[in-house]
Amino acid sequence: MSTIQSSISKRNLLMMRNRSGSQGTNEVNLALIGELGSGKSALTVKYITRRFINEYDPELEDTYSKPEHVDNQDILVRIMDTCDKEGKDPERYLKWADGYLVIYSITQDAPLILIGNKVDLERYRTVSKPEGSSLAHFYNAAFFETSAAEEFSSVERVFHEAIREVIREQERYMPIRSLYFGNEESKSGNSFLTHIDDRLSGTGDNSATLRSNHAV
Ligand SMILES: Nc1nc2c(ncn2[C@@H]2O[C@H](COP(=O)(O)OP(=O)(O)OP(=O)(O)O)[C@@H](O)[C@H]2O)c(=O)[nH]1
Repeated sequence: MSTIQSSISKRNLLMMRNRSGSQGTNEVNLALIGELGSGKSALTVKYITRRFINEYDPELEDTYSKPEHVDNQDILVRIMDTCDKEGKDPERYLKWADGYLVIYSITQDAPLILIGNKVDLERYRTVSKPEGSSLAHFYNAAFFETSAAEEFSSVERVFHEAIREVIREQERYMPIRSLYFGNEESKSGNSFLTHIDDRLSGTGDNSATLRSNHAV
C-alpha cells in the first residue's frame, strides 16, 4: 500500500480519536458497519475470543470491550457490532464511534462508490482529489467529488452514476435466460443485449475499469 493510500485509509476508515479513561488508559470506540451477512459479528467474535463461530443471531447488536496493548500503549478497545434494521437510528454509533470498520464480503459483489463531499469548502480541503481518486482506485471503487451545498445537477450526476454502477453489476449476473426474452421481458432483455453487444464490439467498459475513478 502506498504512503498516500495508507495515510488516507488510516485517516478515513479508522480515525481513532483517543480519549483518556479513568486510569489514564486510552479508550477507542470502533463500530463495525456493512451489509447484512458480511461477517461483522464473526469478525467481532473472532477478535474478542479468537474463535470462529458459524451462526450468529442476525438481530443481535452488542458492544464488547477488550484491553489492548498497541504500539507500547495500553488501550481499552470497545467494539460495536452494529445491526441496522428498519426504525433503528444510526446516531447510536455515529455519535459513539471514534472509527468505523466498513465490512463487505468478497462473495457479494456490490459496487463501492466513494464520494468526496463539500467541494464548496475548497479552501479548507485536506484530502486532494488525486488522493481521493487513488484511495478509490485501491478499493476498486468508483469515485466522485461533489457538494450538497452547490447546484443540484452535480449531486444528481453522482447519484445517476451510482445507479448505473449498480445496474451494470446486476446485468453482469443476469441469468442467461434473459437472452431468450419474450415480450414481457423485452425491457430488461434489451438492456442486457445492448450491454453484451457493447462488450463484444469492444465499446463497452469491463467491470474492472468501470469501477475505478469516474471523477466528476
Ligand atoms: N467462510 C467464512 N464465513 C464467514 C466469515 N465471516 C463470516 N462468515 C459467515 O457468514 C455468515 C454471516 O456472518 P455474520 O457475522 O453473522 O454477518 P453479519 O455482518 O454480522 O450479519 P448481520 O448481523 O445479519 O448484519 C455466518 O454464517 C458466518 O459464519 C469468513 O471470514 N469466512
